[in-house]
Amino acid sequence: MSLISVKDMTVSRGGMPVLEGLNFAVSPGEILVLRGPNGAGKTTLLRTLARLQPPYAGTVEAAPDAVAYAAHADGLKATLTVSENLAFWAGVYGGQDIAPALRDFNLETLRDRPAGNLSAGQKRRLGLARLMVTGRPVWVLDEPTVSLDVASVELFAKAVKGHVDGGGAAVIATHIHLGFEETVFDVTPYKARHDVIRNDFDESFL
Ligand SMILES: Nc1ncnc2c1ncn2[C@@H]1O[C@H](COP(=O)(O)OP(=O)(O)OP(=O)(O)O)[C@@H](O)[C@H]1O
Repeated sequence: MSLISVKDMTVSRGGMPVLEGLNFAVSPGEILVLRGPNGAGKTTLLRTLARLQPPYAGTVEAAPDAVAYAAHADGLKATLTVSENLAFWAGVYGGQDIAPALRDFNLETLRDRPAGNLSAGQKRRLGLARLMVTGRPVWVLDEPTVSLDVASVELFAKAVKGHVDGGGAAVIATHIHLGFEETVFDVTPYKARHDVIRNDFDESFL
């Protein structure tokens, strides 16, 4: 039984199909890594999986509230401390313990620091720690390692591994190798034909 699956799905940006003919499922314990060049449509696909936008065609199936999404923006409250931010999100998602998230993302010594005063990498660690307090099974992550140093990338990889070993799953767009066992899904061949037609269009006829 998969945690999230897509069938014959087309995803769009600004009303224009970007990727089409998508069929895949992600099961408990699985990490799906999206690859593809800049602009290929990875963010668009992730946003659709997270239900921030509807599919252009086809379906995405997941249990209600299955997905926790972490995008480029970390979504932190600048005036709240690190632990207050985590407690806030824990409250929103149903009261998970924040201690494991503080520990696993090396945030214990920063717990009383306002989030606005953190470095870029520290903010990113906090943004990712937030995933742990959601209690949601499917982590959908867009370039999660941006701003992270080598040690923090390792912390992150360990947290993802712990999450999927506990029966969760993850879909991650990343250009770097994270060092865990993963299923790689290259979106390049799924580029919507619509775009090809547009790119071939001879503008001299305009
Ligand atoms: N608001 C918009 N309206 C129309 N097209 C858009 C809009 N925003 C982005 N696009 C286009 O949609 C396509 C897919 O973008 P997307 O951000 O999903 O790619 P990506 O694979 O995540 O790229 P990257 O690796 O650079 O993050 C790109 O060609 C982009 O230029």
